[in-house]
Amino acid sequence: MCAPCCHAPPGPAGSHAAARRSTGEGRRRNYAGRVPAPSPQTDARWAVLGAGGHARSVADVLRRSGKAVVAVSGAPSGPWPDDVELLADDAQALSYAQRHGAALVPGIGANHVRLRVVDRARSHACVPPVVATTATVAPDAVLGDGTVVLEHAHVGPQASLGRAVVVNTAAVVEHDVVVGDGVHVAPGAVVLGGASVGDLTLLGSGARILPGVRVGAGCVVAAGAVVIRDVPEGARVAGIPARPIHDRQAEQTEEQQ
Ligand SMILES: CC(=O)SCCNC(=O)CCNC(=O)[C@H](O)C(C)(C)COP(=O)(O)OP(=O)(O)OC[C@H]1O[C@@H](n2cnc3c(N)ncnc32)[C@H](O)[C@@H]1OP(=O)(O)O
Repeated sequence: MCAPCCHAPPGPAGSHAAARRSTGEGRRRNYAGRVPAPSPQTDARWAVLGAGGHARSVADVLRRSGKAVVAVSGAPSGPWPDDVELLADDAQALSYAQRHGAALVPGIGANHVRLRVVDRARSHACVPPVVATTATVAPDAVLGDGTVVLEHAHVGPQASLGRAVVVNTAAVVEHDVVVGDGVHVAPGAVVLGGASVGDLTLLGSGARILPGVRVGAGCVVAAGAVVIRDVPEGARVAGIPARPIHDRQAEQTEEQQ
């Protein structure tokens, strides 16, 4: 058992948001003991899954709260301090965490990869949520395994966030919002009261989701968009108010087939 969290084994993988909506149990199961208390963790050892730009931001969050980053995994996008062990891949990070009793935290930008890696890691080691010291999280908010709340972000009362979510720098997830697994709320994006965001969706930097609006799973909301009505699963929207945009890459692939 590792120092930073947790007593219970990880719960079954699946849609956190769906679990919460259907039973209300996801809230309690994910919350119990999982939000890191600041002091007991300061001596813990942490390995970051990933070694690129997002991993650096996550490592900064850990260091600023007094935690030791002992290892990162994957191809580094630049230099890491000498006392950080560079592990070849995520598999090595998982066995490193087991051997050294380190907690794991995802530092991977791509939503689907981050969620997959977190779900794999949960059966090997602790993957608790991480909250920056400058961020605020309401005591009754729920954060799933591997969710990271970065500097100056805010998560409001009764908000429920799934696994492997990123609430990036200065982003806001307001009260009663439900955020699925593997979602990225990019820097400065705001999800207003009672809205919901489906699994694996990217909310681009500075996007605004108005109160009660439902954004489906697998969506892309462009930077700066203002979403005033529900967005169906898999849609890409941009602008004020947000409207569907073309997915040129997907269209080109279809044309080539
Ligand atoms: C710490 C960090 O850095 S975290 C990083 C988080 N990342 C972000 O916030 C970036 C979010 N990404 C975006 O906003 C991108 O523009 C995307 C993903 C929405 C679209 O990117 P692409 O797939 O490359 O689309 P492309 O650039 O071809 O644009 C498609 C159409 O949408 C429009 N569009 C793209 N982005 C926007 C936007 N932010 N606002 C308004 N319109 C936009 C384009 O003008 C284009 O319109 P057209 O078909 O009329 O010419």
